[in-house]
Amino acid sequence: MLTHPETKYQPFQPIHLPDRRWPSQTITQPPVWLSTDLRDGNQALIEPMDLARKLRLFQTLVEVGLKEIEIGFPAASQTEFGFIRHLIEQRLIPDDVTLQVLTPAREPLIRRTFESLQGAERAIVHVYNATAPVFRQVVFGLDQAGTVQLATSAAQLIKDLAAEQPQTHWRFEYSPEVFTSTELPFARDICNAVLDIWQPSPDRKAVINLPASVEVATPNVFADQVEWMHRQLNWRDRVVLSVHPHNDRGCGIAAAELGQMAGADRVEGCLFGNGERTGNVDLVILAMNLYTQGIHPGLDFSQIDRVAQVVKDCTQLPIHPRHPYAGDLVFTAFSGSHQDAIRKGFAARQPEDRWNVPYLPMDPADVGRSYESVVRVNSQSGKGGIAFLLEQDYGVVLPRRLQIEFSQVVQRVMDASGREVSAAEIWQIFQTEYVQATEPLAYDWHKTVRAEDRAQTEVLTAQIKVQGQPIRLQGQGNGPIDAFIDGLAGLDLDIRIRHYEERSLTYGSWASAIAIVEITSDPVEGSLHGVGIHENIVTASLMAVLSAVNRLLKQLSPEAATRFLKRLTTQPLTIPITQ
Ligand SMILES: CC(=O)SCCNC(=O)CCNC(=O)[C@H](O)C(C)(C)COP(=O)(O)OP(=O)(O)OC[C@H]1O[C@@H](n2cnc3c(N)ncnc32)[C@H](O)[C@@H]1OP(=O)(O)O
Ligand SMILES: CC(C)C(=O)C(=O)O
Ligand SMILES: [Mg+2]
Repeated sequence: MLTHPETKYQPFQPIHLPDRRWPSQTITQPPVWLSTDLRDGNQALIEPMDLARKLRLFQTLVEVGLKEIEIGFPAASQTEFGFIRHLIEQRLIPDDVTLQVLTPAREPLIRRTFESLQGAERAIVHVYNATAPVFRQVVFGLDQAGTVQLATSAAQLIKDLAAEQPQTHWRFEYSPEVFTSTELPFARDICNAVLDIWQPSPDRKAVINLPASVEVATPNVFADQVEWMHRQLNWRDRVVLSVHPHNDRGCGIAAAELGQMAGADRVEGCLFGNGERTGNVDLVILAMNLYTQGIHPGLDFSQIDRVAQVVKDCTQLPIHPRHPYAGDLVFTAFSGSHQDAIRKGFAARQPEDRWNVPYLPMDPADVGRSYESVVRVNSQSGKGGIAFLLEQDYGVVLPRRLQIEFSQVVQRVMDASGREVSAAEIWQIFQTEYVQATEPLAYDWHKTVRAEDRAQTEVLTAQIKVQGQPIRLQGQGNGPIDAFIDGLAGLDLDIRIRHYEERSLTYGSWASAIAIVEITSDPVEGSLHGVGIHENIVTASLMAVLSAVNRLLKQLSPEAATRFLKRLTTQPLTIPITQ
């Protein structure tokens, strides 16, 4: 048994390219996109797609805006062959879309491939053979010359067969498979040999595709390899230089992006990174990465969930909830400090501003997501997240000290259940804790009048219920709340209003007012809030005061609370009713 299994592996040797230019390049435009979902994606599935699933995915790729689509490997099976025939015979290929098909460098398979394409208006025939040393030695038993011979005879056959079907606008693509492990001079020579046969022209460019069939090194090494080919290839102005990264080391995206900086014009990949082993490079991430740099990718993912659903149905593979841009959780913050920053970011945002919301690299609305799941509350959350949900879903803006107080209430509920609480549950907790705090004191009715001879003074008469029993209060002050507090003086709790605010509240079919009071009182430390909701703002305020007092009484011992209530019920009216 090896004690150091890592000694089995050889490090990848760096590329000698001291004057490399790609590190100072910037991507300023989208590449030509090629979807190989229906070929490389399909060949990697436990159960390859049938005709119906292939058709559905093809239509989605067209809707997304892909103009070059590798639809299969026609020589592989009757299903593959039949799908291509179906697209051609049923005229399902839009005028601006070009089909691409893959064939190995084997004569019968190339012939079968051309058979499948009869009647196509446009097509790219993509031929490949492996060029890396281990493949030459172990898989094919060919030396370099033999490997070139395999590629060039296939290239010639393709050219000849294309000439027999001149009604089709043909283009050709060659892939030195496992380019990443191929000696660069050999990769260049075999590509040049194929190009010499094809003789590409400016209006019929050939595609030279550099596959990271297996990703073997860091993405900067791949960029060096691409730049080396970009600078060394013959026919460069008649070649579309393409990259085809796989994701074995998890660097497929980086490889594709650095590959473009290194000179690649085109990228082959699959939606959501489906494909052999760890997948092909993810076209959705690449496109959205451009989008968030202010570059339109030329692909439309404005309804990303719909596209994701089609891909999931067709491939029967899930998409991870943390998948960039598309995962269910990628626009969601659970943690308190993230939620706080997001809430402040939304509040500071003006409609004409560039997107600049903390922790959200893009506007979820741009991929068809709502803001509903941006903040979700669990035991990792803080006041900011709770306040955000109440603001967003119920239009209730809590003052800062109430946010702090209420978050402790919600935290207690979450600690007890250990699970996430929804906005609706938070609203229910808020109502239970504040709006429905109507015991032992409940509002019944009130009326106010101006005091005779004292223009600034209001006299308020109110009926409240104390543990269900109606009693009358009367008080005066410079407003109804002041007068109500005066009327509650019989409680002997020394209640003072520290803060008061009122807002209109429009939620669902309600059109009412919400009043929030913060009171202090000698028997308790700090302050306490109360909330009232009613269509009449004065009534809402008096309810808010009673809510706060009820919450205060709950903090006292039952004996003390009973003692204070008794004082209230035995107080006589202090000011006669004048009206
Ligand atoms: C990196 C990639 O994704 S490449 C694309 C791979 N995709 C697929 O293979 C999916 C479709 N493939 C198939 O359905 C089948 O493999 C077929 C129909 C193409 C061929 O099937 P078979 O004739 O049974 O051959 P098999 O699959 O075993 O292929 C291996 C043979 O092809 C040869 N071969 C493999 N690749 C190539 C190539 N690019 N060019 C020429 N020959 C090749 C191998 O050397 C081997 O030859 P040998 O039998 O003389 O040793
Ligand atoms: C056929 C080629 C392009 C391929 O899929 C690969 O090398 O990964
Ligand atoms: Mg591949």
